[in-house]
Amino acid sequence: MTTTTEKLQELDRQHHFHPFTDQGDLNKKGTRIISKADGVYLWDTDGHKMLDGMAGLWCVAVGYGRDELVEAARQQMSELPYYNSFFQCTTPPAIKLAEKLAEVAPDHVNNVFFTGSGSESNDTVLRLVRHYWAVQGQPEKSVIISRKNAYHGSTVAGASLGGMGYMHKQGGLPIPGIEHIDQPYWFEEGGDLTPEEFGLQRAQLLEEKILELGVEKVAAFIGEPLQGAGGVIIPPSTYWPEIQRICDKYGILLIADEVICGFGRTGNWFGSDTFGIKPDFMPIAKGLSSGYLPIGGVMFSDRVAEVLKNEAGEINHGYTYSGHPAAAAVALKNLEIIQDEKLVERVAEDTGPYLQDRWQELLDHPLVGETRGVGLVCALELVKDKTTRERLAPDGKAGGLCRDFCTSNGLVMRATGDIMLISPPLTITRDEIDELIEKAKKSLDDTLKAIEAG
Ligand SMILES: Cc1ncc(COP(=O)(O)O)c(CNc2cccc(C(=O)O)c2)c1O
Repeated sequence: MTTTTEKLQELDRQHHFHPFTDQGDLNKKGTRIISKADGVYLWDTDGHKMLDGMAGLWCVAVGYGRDELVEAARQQMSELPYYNSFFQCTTPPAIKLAEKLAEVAPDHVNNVFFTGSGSESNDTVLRLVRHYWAVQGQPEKSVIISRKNAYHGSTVAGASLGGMGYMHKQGGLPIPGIEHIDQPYWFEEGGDLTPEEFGLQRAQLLEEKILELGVEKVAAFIGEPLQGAGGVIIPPSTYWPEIQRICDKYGILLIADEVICGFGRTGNWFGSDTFGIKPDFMPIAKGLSSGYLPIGGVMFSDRVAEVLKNEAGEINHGYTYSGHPAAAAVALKNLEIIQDEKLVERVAEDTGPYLQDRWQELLDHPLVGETRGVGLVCALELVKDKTTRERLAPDGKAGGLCRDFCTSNGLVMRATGDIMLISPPLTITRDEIDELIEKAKKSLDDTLKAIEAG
C-alpha cells in the first residue's frame, strides 16, 4: 500500500525543483517532507520528530507554533492583504515596522528600504551604494570589495557579492565591479599565526586592495559580522576594528550583512553591536519575521539617507512586495515578541553562554578539531588530526555522514564541508540545549564508528 509520504514524494519528484540540490540524485532518494512544527521541534510525514538545531534556515527566531504571528497575519490579511508602497502610497504595518526597526537598530541607523528576501536586500545595497556615489559626482566610485567564501544571496548581484566559486561558475559570475579578498578563517588558513596576528593580516588585505584599485574606484566593503553559510567563520578579535579603521581612513562605505546575525542571534540586536562595527548599510531578512512570511530590507545610516533624500532625486528601484503589509505585520509582531520576552537579553545572559559552555564539551570528541560560537550560533570542525588540523578524506564526507546521523537521531544540524553548524530558535531552553548536545554527541560517535568501519 502506497503511503502518504510515498505519494507526496512521487509528486515532488515529478514537478518540484529544489534549491541548491542535485535534482537527479534527490529523485533517487526521495525527499523528507516536513509537515508540522512546534516550539523547537519539527515532524515529517512519517512522524519522525527532530529538534530543529537550524531554526529552519537560521531564521525561526521565536520558534514554531506562535499563534500571535498567525493572528497578526490573519488580521492584516482580512483588513488589507496587499497594497504597494509605490505611487506615494504606503500602509500602516510598513510604517510601524520601519519605526520599530529604527528603535532597535544602532543609533545612527534610522532608515529602511523593504525587500522580499536577503538576496533582494543585497541587490538593493549594490544599486543604492553605486547611486550614492554617482549623485555626488563620483560615478566611477562603484567597486564593492567582498570576501571569498562569503554568502550574500543567490540573485545575480547577491551571488556576485558572495565569494562562493561554485556559485560563480553557474551563470558567468561575478558581475563586473566586485572584488573578493581572502577571508578571516583562522582554523583553515591561519597556519602558524596566532588568531590575533591572522585577523590583522586578513583585514589589511582590504587596504591593499583599495590601494591596488585606487580609492577613487572603491565604493564599499561588504561583510557578514560572522560568515554564516560559509561555516560560522568568527573573525579574530583584531579583524573588525581594523576593517572599520580602513573604511573610515579611506571614506568607503561599510555594509554589514545582518541577514543571519540580526535580531538577537549573537546576543545583541545586531552582529554589528557584537563585533563593534559602525555600518552604513545593514541588509536584513530571516529573523526579521522568524520566517513566518518572507520579508527583508536594507537599513542604512542617516549620513546615507541625507544624500539619498536630498541629492538623489527619484530612486528608480523597488519591488512589488516592498513593505508587503501582511509580511510587515508579522515582522512587527515578531520583533515585539523578541522585545517582550527579552530574547536578546536571554541569549546574551542565559541560553547563549549555556549553549557555548555545553558546545565546548564536544571538543573532547576524537573527531572534533575546534568548537566555536557566539550567542546561539555554533560550529565545530571535523578533523582527522586534532593537533595538525589535518582534514578527513574525501572532503565533506564526514560532514554528510554526521548530518545524516543527526537527522536519524532526531536533530537537525547543518553540514558545510566538514564543518557542523547550529543556529537554533532563540526560544530554546536549557533542557532543549541539553537534548541538542546529547544528540550531537551520539551522532559524532555514530560518525566515528562509520568512518572506522570504512
Ligand atoms: C548573510 C546572508 N545574506 C543574504 C542571504 C540571502 O537571503 P535569501 O536566501 O533570503 O535570499 C543569506 C541567506 N542564507 C542562506 C540561505 C539559504 C541557505 C543557507 C545555508 O546555510 O544553507 C543560508 C545570508 O546568510
